[in-house]
Amino acid sequence: MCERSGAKRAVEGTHVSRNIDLVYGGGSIGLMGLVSQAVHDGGRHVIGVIPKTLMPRELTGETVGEVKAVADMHQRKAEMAKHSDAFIALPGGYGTLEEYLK
Ligand SMILES: C/C(=C\CNc1ncnc2c1ncn2[C@@H]1O[C@H](COP(=O)(O)O)[C@@H](O)[C@H]1O)CO
Repeated sequence: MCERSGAKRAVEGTHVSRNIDLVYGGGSIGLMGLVSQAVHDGGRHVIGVIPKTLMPRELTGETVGEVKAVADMHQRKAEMAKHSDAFIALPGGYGTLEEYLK
């Protein structure tokens, strides 16, 4: 199973089957886009929190759910924490690691 279909199955098995909503980084590309689409398609509420500077790079086409544009990464993390009960990190690079450790 590839990383993308594995991540999609994982969120379907957690968020959708257990009625858990999603708060995420707001992008529509890569794993962020795949996961948010899968949770949204499964009928759960999706909130994406994205800094305005990242919007041109990480948002393409139609967005899913509620999009909250924030000023910077500090505000993104604070806003995500405000709306969340728990965090999971999917495979990524240094950006993912930095955000997870915060
Ligand atoms: C804002 C600009 C450059 C700075 N780029 C980023 N700054 C902070 N966070 C970023 C940037 N690009 C992507 N991200 C976030 O990191 C996560 C993914 O990183 P990974 O290394 O691929 O794991 C994800 O949350 C991104 O939103 C110039 O415009």
